[in-house]
Amino acid sequence: MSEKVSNETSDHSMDFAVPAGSGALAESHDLRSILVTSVLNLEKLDIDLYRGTHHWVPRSRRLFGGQIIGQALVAAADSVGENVFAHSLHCYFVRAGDPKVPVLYQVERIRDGRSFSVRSVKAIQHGQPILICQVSFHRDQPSPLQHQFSMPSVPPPEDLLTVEELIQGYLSKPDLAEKAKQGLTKLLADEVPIEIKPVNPPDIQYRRVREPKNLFWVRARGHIGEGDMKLHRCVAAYVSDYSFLGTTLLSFPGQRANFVASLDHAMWFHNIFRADQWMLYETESSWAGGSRGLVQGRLWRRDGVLAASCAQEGVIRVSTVKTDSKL
Ligand SMILES: CC(C)(COP(=O)(O)OP(=O)(O)OC[C@H]1O[C@@H](n2cnc3c(N)ncnc32)[C@H](O)[C@@H]1OP(=O)(O)O)[C@@H](O)C(=O)NCCC(=O)NCCSC(=O)CCCC(=O)O
Repeated sequence: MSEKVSNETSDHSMDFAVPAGSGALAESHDLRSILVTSVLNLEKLDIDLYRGTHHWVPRSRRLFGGQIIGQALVAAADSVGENVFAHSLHCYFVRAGDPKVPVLYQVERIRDGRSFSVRSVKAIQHGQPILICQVSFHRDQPSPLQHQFSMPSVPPPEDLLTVEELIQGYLSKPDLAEKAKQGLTKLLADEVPIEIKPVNPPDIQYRRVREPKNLFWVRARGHIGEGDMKLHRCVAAYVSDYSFLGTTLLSFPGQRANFVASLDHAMWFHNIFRADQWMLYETESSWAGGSRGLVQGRLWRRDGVLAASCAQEGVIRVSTVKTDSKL
């Protein structure tokens, strides 16, 4: 596993579906990422059978989809050779994950070809699947055929505020409604193992209708290093589900999301990258209707190389809220 690289659904917690690690996580910034020491560090129970535990659980009290995908990818990647990397995965979330019990991951070796290997992973709780996931791996092959979109031009992460700083700024506003203060304080206490710097922070006081497009810098909290480049894809799988579906809601600031859950998730990995270094996540929702929304995303290395593409459909049930209050 080594290759070097140079380089809940409450109303508007979704537009701020961003981590706000305080306390222990913020202090452990320079230590090894909790994602690799805990969340993605599966216990091997038998051949192709693993057990994963939880770290951060969203307020919906169902397991975070990114955690399940990341763990499924760890399990699948353990069954392929050193220089074989995941190039795509396709998952369905078929049941809500229960945060009270661990998740079992059962890997089926579907085929090992000369260039490609395919694995099927079932995530199981209480004897039933919560996620079904197909992962395809590819041995690195050179090709003269190459192209990619260009990375959007945005300020570098050094020029932007972290979510914690943004929230502190909102909290210091004297006219902030009590309900908003409580919501933001809860967000600050969340221990999400990801750091985020929004390019266009949400205007929480005067929610404006925005295009269903978002841009933010993101990286795993803590150090991962170059030792295991496969692990960076698993971390990216975790990260890619965060604040993704919320893109759909940006155009509907007057709607309270009563029920939001991702139905499926797909990813394509294009180039090697470090998930503990800042990457730009560009997300957009091309469609919403029938209580569902579709989102597409691109993860860019900061040197402009397209690292991964993602797509997800989710169920989104909303109700209209009064917008005359401050939050
Ligand atoms: C998607 C579902 C819920 C589908 O199952 P289902 O039995 O068909 O469920 P359902 O009928 O849709 O009911 C679910 C819920 O929706 C309610 N409902 C149903 N129809 C309506 C309606 N017309 N109006 C208003 N409410 C309705 C039902 O009463 C259910 O509510 P309940 O759960 O009983 O409180 C299920 O397969 C499931 O739970 N899959 C797992 C989804 C998941 O856990 N995904 C990963 C986590 S979500 C995530 O990580 C996104 C992060 C967001 C972010 O940070 O950006």
